[in-house]
Amino acid sequence: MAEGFKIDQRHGKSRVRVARVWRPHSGGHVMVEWEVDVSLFSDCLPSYTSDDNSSIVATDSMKNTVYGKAKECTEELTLERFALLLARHFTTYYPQVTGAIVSIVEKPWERVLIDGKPHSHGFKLGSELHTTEVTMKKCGAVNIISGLKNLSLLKTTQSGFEGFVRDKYTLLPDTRERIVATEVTSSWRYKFANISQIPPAPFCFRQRYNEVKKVLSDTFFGPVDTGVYSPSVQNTLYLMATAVLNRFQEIEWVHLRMPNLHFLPVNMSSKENPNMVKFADDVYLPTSEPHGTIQATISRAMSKL
Ligand SMILES: O=c1[nH]c(=O)c2[nH]c(=O)[nH]c2[nH]1
Repeated sequence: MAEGFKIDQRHGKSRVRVARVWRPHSGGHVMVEWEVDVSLFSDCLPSYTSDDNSSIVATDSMKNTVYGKAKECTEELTLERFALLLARHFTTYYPQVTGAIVSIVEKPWERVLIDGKPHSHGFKLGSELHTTEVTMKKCGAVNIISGLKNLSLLKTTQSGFEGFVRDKYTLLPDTRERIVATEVTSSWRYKFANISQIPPAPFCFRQRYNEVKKVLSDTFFGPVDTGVYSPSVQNTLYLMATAVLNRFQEIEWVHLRMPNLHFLPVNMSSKENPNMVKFADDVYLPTSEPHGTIQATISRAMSKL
């Protein structure tokens, strides 16, 4: 590299917002809203070291490509497949582009039900976000990570925390009865390492996303009547992630980040009224900060041959 320096670089367009509506002749409209980030690894070093921009793919063109490709997608597709399609385009269309990272966040528009019947063209906003990050090299090597954000879960019982380190700074009492609440952020890697390995339909990334979300929340809650006791957020996180890995062989690892959103017992008293509010697992002060943050990536252990 010139002048004894080394440079690692990529450039792209962030937060490209696009909505796509499909209007099939039979049945209701289908719509998605995506926020797309594109970042390209490309051979354009002269643009950093001189005034030569001749090999730069303009980020404006990247943005336009998102809209152009959305238009070309005449059939409904998932955000993972749209990210793959964009990454494939950028890495094959431009000789100087050696790799691409395409990240997409989908806004949770859900079809409205009126008196139990799905509306043909009405949508309302849900809460969890479906995410993906596709990294692709020119040779077709891929890394497909999908995920979710904003999955808020809470249990009013069947949670405790005891037996932890006690020292001169410890005030927290042991408990076997508390509220546990969290807002799960998760990502998971699919094992497909090359575009040639990505299964065609009926494999559906959206269906897998919904199934992973269900396994995560079912494991958090346990059976409907009895629930399942959580001795710590750490243990619950581990059981959630391993349930996903046990169920879906094409998932290599699962990352979970789970804030512990504390619900503090309320006790209030005065000299005149010593028992104004005496906590009996009933009145809590919900808090958002500070909060615990428990996170881990769980992957399959290499088998010992
Ligand atoms: O489930 C928990 N894990 C912790 O690490 C922790 N730390 C804490 O203060 N409360 C909790 N709860």
